[in-house]
Amino acid sequence: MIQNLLQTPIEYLKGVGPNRADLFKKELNISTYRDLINFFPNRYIDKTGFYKVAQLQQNSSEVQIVGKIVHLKMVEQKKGKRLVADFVDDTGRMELVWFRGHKWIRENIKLNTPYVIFGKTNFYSGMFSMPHPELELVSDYKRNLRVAMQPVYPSTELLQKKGITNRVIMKLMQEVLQQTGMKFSESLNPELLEELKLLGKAASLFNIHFPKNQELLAKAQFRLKFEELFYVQLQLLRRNLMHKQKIKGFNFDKVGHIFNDFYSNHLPFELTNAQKRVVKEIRGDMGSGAQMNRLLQGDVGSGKTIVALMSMLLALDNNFQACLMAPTEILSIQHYHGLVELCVELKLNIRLLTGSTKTRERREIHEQLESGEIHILIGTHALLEDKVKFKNLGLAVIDEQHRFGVAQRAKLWKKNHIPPHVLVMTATPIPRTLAMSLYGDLDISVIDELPPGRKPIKTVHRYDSNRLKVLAFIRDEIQKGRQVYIVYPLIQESEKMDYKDLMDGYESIAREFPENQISIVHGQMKPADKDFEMDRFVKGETDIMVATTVIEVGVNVPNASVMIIESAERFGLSQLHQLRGRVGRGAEQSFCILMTGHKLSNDSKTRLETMTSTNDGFEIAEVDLKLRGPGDLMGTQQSGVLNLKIADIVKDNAILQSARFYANRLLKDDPNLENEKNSTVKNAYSRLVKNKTIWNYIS
Ligand SMILES: Nc1ncnc2c1ncn2[C@@H]1O[C@H](COP(=O)(O)OP(=O)(O)OP(=O)(O)O)[C@@H](O)[C@H]1O
Repeated sequence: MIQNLLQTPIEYLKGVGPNRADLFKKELNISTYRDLINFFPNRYIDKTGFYKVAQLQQNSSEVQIVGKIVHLKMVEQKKGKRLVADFVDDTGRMELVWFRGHKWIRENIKLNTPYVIFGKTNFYSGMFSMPHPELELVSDYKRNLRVAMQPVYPSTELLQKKGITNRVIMKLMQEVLQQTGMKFSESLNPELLEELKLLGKAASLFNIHFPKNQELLAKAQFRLKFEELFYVQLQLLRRNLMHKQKIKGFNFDKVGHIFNDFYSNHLPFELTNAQKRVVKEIRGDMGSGAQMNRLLQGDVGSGKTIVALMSMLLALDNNFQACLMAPTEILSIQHYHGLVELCVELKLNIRLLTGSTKTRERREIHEQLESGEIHILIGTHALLEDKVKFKNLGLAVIDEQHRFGVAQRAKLWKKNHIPPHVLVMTATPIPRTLAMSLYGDLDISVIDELPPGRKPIKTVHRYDSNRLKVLAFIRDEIQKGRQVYIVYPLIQESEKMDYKDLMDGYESIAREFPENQISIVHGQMKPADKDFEMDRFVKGETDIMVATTVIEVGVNVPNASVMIIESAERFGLSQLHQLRGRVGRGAEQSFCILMTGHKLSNDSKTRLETMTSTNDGFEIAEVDLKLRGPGDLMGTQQSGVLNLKIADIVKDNAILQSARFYANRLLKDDPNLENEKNSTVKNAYSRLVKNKTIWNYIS
């Protein structure tokens, strides 16, 4: 019954009609009764008490007062006309002021009749006034359905203009709640409600709109946030579970001689405990019989490459091929050289395939891949081309997943009759909470430890006015034999200006350092030229690298020890951290200098302070998330998962953890939701899956 009622178009709700229904649809995406009930206030006004005029204070917020209007007059000033009413109660006098709508007020206001007024007060020339108060005759006030805490709904300018005020929405909400008789089905298991002492569904929905008091409001909010996060988690966890049940993977049950030989004889350093743990997790996955889909998070320089290599060796031990895909040519080449060097003694056939691989070589690679002669293929998107066919691809490692979409990941899968194991590596740490919500379908490994002996990078903030000292510092470092990066922002909207800044910067550096070799790399250069310049810097032929953010990810030049970031206030936190990660990769003390002008916004200041106070990528990611909100973080935009209506991933972290815990517990006990005692959750869950939105599950 109520199901049908909830699907009723709101056009049929008393007080709506086709025109308003259109507006609701366009402005708020509300089409049905259900949508309206799911439209939650974003704040509440506490109307539980009344003020007297004599009690008003200069910083009172919104207040409610009972009194009478004794006089109305128009006041004309240069700025325009305003209508002013003298309003009195038994303790004093104040003014009510209207700058618009004079005619209506004049015609409708009743003098010397008790009114309840509500609004914000101002204090000016010794007198309190209230602009555009809400007015209601005391007689009406008593008759109307009263709400102690008045909901305030998010609105738009157009809605306001068309007279759909907050009061109108409140009325409609009361109407729709009345019509449904508040007979909403419970959507969490009774056991869980009892265990967590959660407010029931119907009571929560009522109190989220019309809270009886603060306590009930808090309970309603908690319950609805919990529920929202619970179902997001349930969906992610279940998807993951089903994936494991359904998608068979190659079983790499052998740890063979290639892996063992490398581990015992050719590891260039001892693995950190974090690296060991992660290798073990990956081994476990690849030997489980299900396809691995794992995200490997590790801060810049934490040593992900060796983990990737060892995973690939496991594939080879089991007679499979492996590939590693990187987002840019420079990075692919770097990975290629790095891996070839690590595997020198292993006699493996490792090849590189990028957009600039010559046709002849390309053809040879294609052939050797199909015949199985190539063990490991490294490259860019070129790996995704249809012509690239493996004999038996067992593991695909993808570096820097932000640059590759899910669709591209899927393309790699299709290169086999059974999808290969997939290991996605990212150096952009994502706060755990967010990762949990975003990548519920991926398992997550974290390398949370840097290799020993690293000296933390010293980071300072310097104003442009101190440039001379900074230049002197650069000179000193170069004299010690180190190399220096100088990075300029490049933001699309002002590409031309940025380009000019970069070129000006290059010229002034060239003037300052006439004896030194300088490389320059930016996005408008041809890839071949870029690689040439980059290569000169990598080989140590140039001392200074002037660049835009193209060098952001992955470039490894251990001898570079100074990173200067120009206009640092224009970079986001994760970008600053990535850039800084380009230094501190060798044994020398490294430095990062953030250059800015004197004018800085509060957010910029926070970013700079964060950078100078910590080197920990996860800590930085948390601050970034707080500053920007999850919607803005790279890669999260497309993710419907974050379309949360009431919960907030950052603020409601604790509720998220708890929701995940209970969702996990439920699935462990009853993975297919077959158990009778979970029928409530099952119902809600199937509606959620069918309708693809979390909030369709009220019924
Ligand atoms: N356990 C270890 N002990 C000593 N050095 C290590 C260890 N693991 C890695 N390294 C070295 O640390 C440096 C960084 O490693 P790697 O390039 O794999 O980092 P990464 O995690 O890929 O970082 P980024 O994302 O910044 O490229 C390399 O020079 C590597 O040889």
